[in-house]
Amino acid sequence: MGENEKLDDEDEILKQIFGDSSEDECFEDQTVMNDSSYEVGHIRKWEQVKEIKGLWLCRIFISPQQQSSLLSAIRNEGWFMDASQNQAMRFGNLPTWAVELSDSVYEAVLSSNHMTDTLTMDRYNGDKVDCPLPSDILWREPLFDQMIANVYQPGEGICAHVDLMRFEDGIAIVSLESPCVMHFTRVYETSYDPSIKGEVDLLASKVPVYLNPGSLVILWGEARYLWKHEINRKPGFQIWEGQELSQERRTSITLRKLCHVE
Ligand SMILES: O=C(O)CCC(=O)C(=O)O
Ligand SMILES: [Fe+2]
Repeated sequence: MGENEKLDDEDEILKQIFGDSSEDECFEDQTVMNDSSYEVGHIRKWEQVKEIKGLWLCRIFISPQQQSSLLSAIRNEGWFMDASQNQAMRFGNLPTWAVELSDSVYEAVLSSNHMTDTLTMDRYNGDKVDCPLPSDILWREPLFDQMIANVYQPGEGICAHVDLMRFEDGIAIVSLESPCVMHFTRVYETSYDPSIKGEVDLLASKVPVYLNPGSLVILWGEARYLWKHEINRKPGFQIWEGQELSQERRTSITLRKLCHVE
């Protein structure tokens, strides 16, 4: 990455903190929020993606200030000095900022309106009901012990996949910088139909989910195991509300828990 590009990024972060009339639309969800909206104990607004069980979104998860300090913390790790580096993984002891992020995920889930119902229901019949994260996952120790930071340049994304089975259920993804559309498709979406000598789509639906900077998405249950997720940032694929999103650099932080090996 060139020095000029870095300076541009710094300008971008400053604009996001202090505002710039031409950039206001990037944070339109957040301009109505005040700082207390992000504080511990504040009830978070969660959206459930209705087509996919276990897919939950907290759009207003971290403030623009927190986003820029997270980006600085990532930059200070020195993982992405070289332009060829676009991914860093940590296992076990996570950096302090990632532990804090994990704590914020915990707080945000706990503070959701849905949790009260879940706790009662969990006690009632042990069933997993609709909530951002079921209590058996939320209360495990630690909640997350593995982290991946991904940096995507414009046009770069991630192919459709289900996260590896070596990770437990309950995956959190925090988005920074450029917004993007993540698409979800069912794992078993095609089957061979001899009458037409080819594969037919059974449930070919692709569910687009808009990930704004500062958002948190949680995948558990069906969303984690029965749906693939992908981000295709090639021209023509990042369409949201009829508009092609402009492609900037995007950074994401994924938090997971490794399966315990006996
Ligand atoms: O970058 C993202 O938002 C998703 C990353 C992801 O799906 C993964 O690392 O498994
Ligand atoms: Fe993934």
